[in-house]
Amino acid sequence: MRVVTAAEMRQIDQTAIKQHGIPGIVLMENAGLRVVEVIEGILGDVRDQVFSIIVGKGNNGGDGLVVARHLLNRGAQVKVLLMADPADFQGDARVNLNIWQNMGQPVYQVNQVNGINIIKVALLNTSMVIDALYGTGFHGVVNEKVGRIIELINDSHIPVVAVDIPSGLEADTGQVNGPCIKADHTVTFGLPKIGLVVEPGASYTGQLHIVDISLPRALTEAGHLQKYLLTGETVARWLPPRQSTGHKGTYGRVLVVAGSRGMVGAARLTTRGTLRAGAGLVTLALPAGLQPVAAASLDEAMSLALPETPEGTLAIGAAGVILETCRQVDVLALGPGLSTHPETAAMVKSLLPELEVPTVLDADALNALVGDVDMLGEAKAPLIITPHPGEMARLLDLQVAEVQENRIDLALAAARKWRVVVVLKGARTIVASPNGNIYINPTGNPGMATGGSGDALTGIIAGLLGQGLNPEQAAAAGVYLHGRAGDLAAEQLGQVSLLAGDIISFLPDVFKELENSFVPVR
Ligand SMILES: NC(=O)C1=CN([C@@H]2O[C@H](COP(=O)(O)OP(=O)(O)OC[C@H]3O[C@@H](n4cnc5c(N)ncnc54)[C@H](O)[C@@H]3O)[C@@H](O)[C@H]2O)[C@@H](O)CC1
Ligand SMILES: [K+]
Repeated sequence: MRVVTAAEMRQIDQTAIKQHGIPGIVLMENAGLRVVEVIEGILGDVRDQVFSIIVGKGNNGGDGLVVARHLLNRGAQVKVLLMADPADFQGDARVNLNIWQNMGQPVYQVNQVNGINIIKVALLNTSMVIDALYGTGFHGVVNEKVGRIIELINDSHIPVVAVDIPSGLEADTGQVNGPCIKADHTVTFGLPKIGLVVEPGASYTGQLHIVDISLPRALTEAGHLQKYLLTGETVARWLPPRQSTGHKGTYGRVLVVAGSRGMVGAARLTTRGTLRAGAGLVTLALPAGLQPVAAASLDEAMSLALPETPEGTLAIGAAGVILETCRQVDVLALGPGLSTHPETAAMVKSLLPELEVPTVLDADALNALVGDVDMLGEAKAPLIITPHPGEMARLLDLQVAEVQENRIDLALAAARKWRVVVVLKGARTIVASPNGNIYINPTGNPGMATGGSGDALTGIIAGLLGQGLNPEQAAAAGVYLHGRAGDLAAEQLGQVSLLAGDIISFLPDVFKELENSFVPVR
């Protein structure tokens, strides 16, 4: 599903109004009605429930006034708390304030001296707060008074439904620069805004409801370079159906180059991830001394012993064998657990310009490039890189905090600069493609922050590449499936005890889930 910036949403609204002739007041009416429907879905009958609606002077406040009217008509008690002078309301918001007042309903002005007390009293008897203070027009930080009101609401623990976006949240970045409404539900109009689906914004959004306000479909689907929220439906469409005539070669031959003394588990997890993602034939190549122990626990994969250093890591001579083997495979996964041994890093750097098969570069393969990272842009092979924020910071010579504050922009800049697909891991993993497409992944949970989780992901992406997904799709589908498997594993096992191997074990359930809910079209 496409996600948008505030400016893109405004453009869509304006085109609907000006070119399609849908009056803005109709969009606002639809928006308010949809919020009421979501409220009824949460509470059931709203009769005799008490609502406090915090209303700002912009169109978001206008939506709130529509909500107020329909709740009142359905028998609820509604308190409208205005954060502006009635005289400041304009346009469609003005129309809806007039209607409310023409109905003989009072408004309470909380922008005045005793505003805090008015809110305190209102909250003493409120079943639900509706946040219609700021929408996509908000930028920066709320003022001190609004900040106190937001904190009062958050501290009250009364359920909050945010209209379009929680007030205090930046729609484009998901950044929260001061007090921000912590919503239990957010009802957003037309398309999800980026800030609702990336962290920290996603944590303030609560359950996200994306509702139709009658924007023409041609507008919400338009454009070619897009940002998308990954959904199971999209991923299911990309997955190739198993053919009755298929054989091992149909589903891809994958070479996994991973592991070193002390990190043989990384190699095994990557290999098992590749197999469980559906690859036809998988070979694990690793330092010769580790081959017996790796092979002993991997019945379904082949193994290949590579030249090793005295420390049990890949030696420079491994490059030739890897390149030779690459002639017989469709995909390479390179990096998990290789170690930062200088000779191994040199081996990775000698290999990279020679590669021709689509390759997933992870972990120590990326660490090997630090200081020489523009090599990525000169590679012949289609590449997917899967850095976590620390690795991304090292690649770009930035602080981790800088990476985390600019996840989408940096992932896209790196993808374009090096012409690689970038998978920037962490909560709400970002996949950026050199053609400008961005995918935000909603699956996954903190239980997956455990050793080996990234190795499993590398394996899964390689397995999907083997089955013919293009690098952009393989990366995006891989992060979705990996996160969803982690979510199913956490439901059964809890987040605390979750192991990387569990993620792989739950992959079959995810594939079944996708098969059962969607009919792949391909
Ligand atoms: N026709 C449309 O464009 C539609 C808009 N809709 C609603 O309209 C919203 C956007 O409306 P607007 O563009 O009027 O803006 P908002 O209603 O989001 O609010 C912006 C208001 O907050 C003020 N503001 C911005 N940053 C501030 C800060 N840091 N501190 C204090 N005040 C600040 C602005 O000056 C402006 O008055 C959407 O989120 C949505 O809820 C919907 O009604 C659907 C149709
Ligand atoms: K809001």
